[in-house]
Amino acid sequence: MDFVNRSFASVLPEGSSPSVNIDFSTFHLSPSVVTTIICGLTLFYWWAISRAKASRDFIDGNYNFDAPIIGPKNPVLGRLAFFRNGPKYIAEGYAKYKDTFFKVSGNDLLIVPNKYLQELASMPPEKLSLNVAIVDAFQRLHSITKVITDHSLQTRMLNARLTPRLGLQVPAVQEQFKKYLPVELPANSTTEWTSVNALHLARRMVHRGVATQFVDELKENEEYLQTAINYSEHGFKHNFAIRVFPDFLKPIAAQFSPTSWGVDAALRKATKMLIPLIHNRRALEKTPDYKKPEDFLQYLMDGGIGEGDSDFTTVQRLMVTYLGSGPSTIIAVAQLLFDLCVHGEYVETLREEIIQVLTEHNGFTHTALAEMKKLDSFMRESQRLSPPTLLGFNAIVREDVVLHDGTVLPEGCHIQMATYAIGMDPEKNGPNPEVFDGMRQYKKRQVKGQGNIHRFTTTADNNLHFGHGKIVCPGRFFADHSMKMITANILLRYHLQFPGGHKQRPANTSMYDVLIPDLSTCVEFKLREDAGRYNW
Ligand code: HEM
Repeated sequence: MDFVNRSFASVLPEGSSPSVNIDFSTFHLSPSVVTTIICGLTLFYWWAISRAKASRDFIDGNYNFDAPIIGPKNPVLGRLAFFRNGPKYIAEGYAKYKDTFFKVSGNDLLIVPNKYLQELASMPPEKLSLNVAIVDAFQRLHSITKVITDHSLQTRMLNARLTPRLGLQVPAVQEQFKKYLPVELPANSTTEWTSVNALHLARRMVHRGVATQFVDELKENEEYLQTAINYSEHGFKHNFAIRVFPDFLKPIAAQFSPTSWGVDAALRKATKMLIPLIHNRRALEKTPDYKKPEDFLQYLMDGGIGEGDSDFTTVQRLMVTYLGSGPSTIIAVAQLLFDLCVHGEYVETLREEIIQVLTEHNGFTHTALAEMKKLDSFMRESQRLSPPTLLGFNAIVREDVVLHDGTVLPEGCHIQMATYAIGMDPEKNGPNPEVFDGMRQYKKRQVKGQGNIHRFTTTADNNLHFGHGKIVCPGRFFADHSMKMITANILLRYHLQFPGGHKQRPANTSMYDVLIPDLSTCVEFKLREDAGRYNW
């Protein structure tokens, strides 16, 4: 027991001694205490499991569909192996079975061939649901999953209110970017390089843009920015942390995971900041000449009236949307910065286009962003080669689905498609798919009649990184705006390179099918001599 006392002592100030000395060698538990502890743990376990089952669909349909499993077949070993080597198993499955079905992560995921895309993409959520898959991914984290249902208000408001009005937001977002880019990217010298962590820069800029469009009053509030970052990053990690556990342990693991405490704490903090603000807006609505803010919070407040939403539910809906808008866009911006460093030969071409378009449109506008076709193509190539996930088109089959050739996907199947492998398949994306061709899509858009397809936001059977049809990201136009504005502002004002000018892209790490860019990679920036010339 010596080491117990030593470890107590090690946290005390030097020279002091522990005031309580516990002699563990004489520490005995009576049989009645042991029985009480076992009963307590059993009751707690029963409560945790039944609580979860009462509120979630149980997903086990893949066991009823016969397809080869790539990797270990045992559920726990399969999941662990997929956690460590996801890219390897997906590549192997696609190489062997791209036109049929295969499973990865034991029986967890059924990978469906691309030939069924169109019929699956048009199915209603009552048959094939993205939301049930998302709820499953956040395993029993009710502060997140409570407001995620098919036809969720937040998704409808993204589609119906925020996306059509994205153009209205552009000047306000640009004002923030112009003001804060020099703060987040303090490279003031035209001769010396300044090194900045790429992911940190991406995180700060993405969240500034999101906050401007989500809650006007808090767009410059540092505490709010940090709360939104904490919420989305704990939520993102929670998904990974819980996935590896055997199903029967997930409810307990989820209750005790620091990631779920992090989400709950951030939600409590956001609630404190947002509820008074919502009350204030409602009071102002009663005054004459009040003009409601054009932001996502307002859309959720207005839409929530018909849903009978409480103010707290409105806050939950707002915060849950950060899970979509935060991590994937941050990762995409970091990957873009890396690609600009590796493929520096595109920088001047992209910059020329940006300057030409902004000159024509007198600054940043919705149309100007749509006209940045070379940047659009570069972004899509960056996403094709470094997507956030190697799988997509994530959905749960809610009632038996009979496919055109008679194949039946049983109720409860969890399906995905091998989106990265599809993007890298020469049959789908043309020759040399492994080569980064920043103008690949731009060239395709020059073909008569194809000017409006092959865009970053256009999903197709060879471009599934935002999903497709009804299984699709409603925030992709928002992401398109954010990414173009951040990149354009950086290219207008700074030179960039990897430290020392090397051209080696840092290797991504993977967890399951998720690709994470190297968190520590820095990019060096230097102020351009002509940075002051363009005042948009
Ligand atoms: C580059 C950035 C982004 C990527 C790669 C991305 C990707 C995706 C994907 C793949 C899905 C699910 C569809 C599937 O599994 O195939 C999805 C869903 C979703 N995304 Fe995004 N997304 C991005 C940015 C955003 C932004 C900026 C927002 C919000 C402003 C957003 C909001 C959502 C929401 C709410 C869902 C769930 C849709 C539903 O409930 O029906 N995403 N996203």
